[in-house]
Amino acid sequence: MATLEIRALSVAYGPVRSLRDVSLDVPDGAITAVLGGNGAGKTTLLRAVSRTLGFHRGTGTGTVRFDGQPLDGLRPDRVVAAGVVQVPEGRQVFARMTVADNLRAGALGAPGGRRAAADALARVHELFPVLARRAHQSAGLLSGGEQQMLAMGRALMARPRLLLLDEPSLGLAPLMAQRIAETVREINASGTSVLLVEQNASIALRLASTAYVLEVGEVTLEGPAAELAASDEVRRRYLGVVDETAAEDADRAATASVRTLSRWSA
Ligand SMILES: Nc1ncnc2c1ncn2[C@@H]1O[C@H](COP(=O)(O)OP(=O)(O)OP(=O)(O)O)[C@@H](O)[C@H]1O
Repeated sequence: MATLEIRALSVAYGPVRSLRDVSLDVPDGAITAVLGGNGAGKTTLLRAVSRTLGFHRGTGTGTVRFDGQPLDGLRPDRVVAAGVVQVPEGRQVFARMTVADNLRAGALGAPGGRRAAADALARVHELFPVLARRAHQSAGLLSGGEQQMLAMGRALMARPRLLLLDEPSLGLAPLMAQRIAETVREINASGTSVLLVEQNASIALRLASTAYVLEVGEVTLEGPAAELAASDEVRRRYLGVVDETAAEDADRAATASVRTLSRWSA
């Protein structure tokens, strides 16, 4: 069964139409990826799920269901309480607050009492030991990668059943991006479903079981991540792979026509 079901979702910011008729599933326990370039509508998709479009003057039509229950009409805090938590793009940690206070803020409004928050904190520290070591420092002093860890840790404090991740690898050095990817896999392995939007297709396709390609607000390709990773279109446009077979075919065709010509002229 799909944990998250998005059907016929269209979103506009005033006159700007950002999503058109998007349907997408996140199966229970899976990582689903959404690929797309700048402005494709990836962040808008996550805002529609977390019910935060209103903060950006966006309006939407269509349905979003989580575990069969419609999220439409819920306030963003009720969406968090239902188990759906977004990690925003660009980290957006509270820079002047300590790491510990950032994490505490993540537990506000989450189900369960103090005991649950203490368990969540222990889990976050286990996943990201640096957040325990730097608990009393201002979040603004952390490196970009550590801030991404904090943003993810803060989201995990609400003990989500579905994590919405907005470009977690953006602006990070490859090694750090890889570490973040491994942690996403670990979080998923302990039972949290993930909707991951990424420009970094190579990371996203390695993590996800299913992927969608979003272009100018519309889903143009979808399927098993392995199939998308093998598709010429995705390799050329999102993985930066030059299609060598096509180049070889063109070479062969050119050579063949030269051969034919030389036979004619002989
Ligand atoms: N608050 C807003 N007001 C007006 N237009 C917006 C707003 N937010 C996004 N848009 C527009 O909606 C479209 C989709 O933007 P969105 O941020 O969802 O794309 P994205 O795929 O996440 O891109 P990026 O990777 O650059 O963040 C773009 O054309 C963008 O300019």
